[in-house]
Amino acid sequence: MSQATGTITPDSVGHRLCAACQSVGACKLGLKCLGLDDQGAVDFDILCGPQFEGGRGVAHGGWTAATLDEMLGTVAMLHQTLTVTKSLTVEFLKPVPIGQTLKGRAWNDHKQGHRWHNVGEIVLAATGVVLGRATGVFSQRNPDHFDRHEAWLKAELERVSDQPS
Ligand SMILES: CCCCCCCC/C=C\CCCCCCCC(=O)SCCNC(=O)CCNC(=O)[C@H](O)C(C)(C)COP(=O)(O)OP(=O)(O)OC[C@H]1O[C@@H](n2cnc3c(N)ncnc32)[C@H](O)[C@@H]1OP(=O)(O)O
Repeated sequence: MSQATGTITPDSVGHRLCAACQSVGACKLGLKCLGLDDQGAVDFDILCGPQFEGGRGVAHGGWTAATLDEMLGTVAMLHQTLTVTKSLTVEFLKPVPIGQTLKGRAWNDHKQGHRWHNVGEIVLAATGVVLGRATGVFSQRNPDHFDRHEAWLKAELERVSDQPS
């Protein structure tokens, strides 16, 4: 059930920007996808900007989780497959510094039916120490996933509005 992942043209390494970043032309989280390496893992250059500062000088945990979600979610995409996150488990191993060059790597550990079990890590580029790690299950979807969502949402909201108040 391999399929295209949308209408947006992928960049030279096969990565697509999420809907919210297409108008800017760059990932607002600060990721740059470098593509697949010779082991089938996806590499990233990453920088956490000051807009994501949580504690003094360090990233908000939501940035770390979102960044790992993006990294793990890119794995199937670079294999021409649309997946969405079913679950994500994040380990916040060390504070992530703002404005320091980081590296990311994500890969598929195994597949179980239509579910991709992916893994990824964020490291401090200067030393290679691992700052954050995630495992996640990504469910393969048909291209009509977002159309189905719109139809489901419409029906769901109509169901409530039909009820007498
Ligand atoms: C942002 C998406 C990226 C898309 C790519 C676009 C272009 C490029 C962009 C960017 C590149 C970088 C890469 C992005 C990385 C980020 C990844 C994310 O953060 S994804 C967002 C967070 N995750 C969700 O929103 C999932 C929400 N949950 C679900 O949709 C389901 O729970 C799901 C698919 C995870 C279930 O997985 P199951 O493996 O159990 O699949 P089954 O058994 O087929 O589905 C179970 C039930 O889920 C519902 N469901 C599934 N799809 C649905 C839909 N489209 N609308 C409504 N309900 C749906 C239905 O009730 C369905 O049952 P019935 O198929 O009806 O029998």
